[in-house]
Amino acid sequence: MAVDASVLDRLFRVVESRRGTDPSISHSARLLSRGTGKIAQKFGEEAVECLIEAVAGRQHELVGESADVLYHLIVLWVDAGVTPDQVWAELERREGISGIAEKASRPRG
Ligand SMILES: N=c1c2ncn([C@@H]3O[C@H](COP(=O)(O)OP(=O)(O)OP(=O)(O)O)[C@@H](O)[C@H]3O)c2ncn1[C@@H]1O[C@H](COP(=O)(O)O)[C@@H](O)[C@H]1O
Repeated sequence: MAVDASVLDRLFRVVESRRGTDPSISHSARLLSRGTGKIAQKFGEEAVECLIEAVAGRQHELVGESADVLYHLIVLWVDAGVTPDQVWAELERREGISGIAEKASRPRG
């Protein structure tokens, strides 16, 4: 089954709709009510769990941890007022630009 990036757009809308709702029934509402520092901490923890699974070569666990990272990144975007469209636009702007060429074109400081 193919799944495209629209699942992230839908998840963003759900998380956004949870802002200010009852934290006892929504994990997103609970996290958003705890503030930017806590949200950033949770994102960092999930990212570390993700890289541990990658380094250990545990593919199945890496899939689950990757989903956790994406969910917590979306909570971070909602908290910061960033929309998925802004991120998709930045990715599109970079399409076709090699990372090696981009780095070589940076002014030397
Ligand atoms: N994708 C997710 C998702 N991934 C992970 N999690 C939750 O993230 C939590 C992570 O657990 P942790 O113990 O690490 O975090 P914590 O409970 O904050 O622990 P502490 O920091 O307090 O120690 C778990 O409760 C997971 O269920 C998610 N919760 C929600 N979603 C999506 O968000 C939608 C809205 O969820 P609610 O906001 O809960 O309605 C859901 O329908 C899902 O699509």
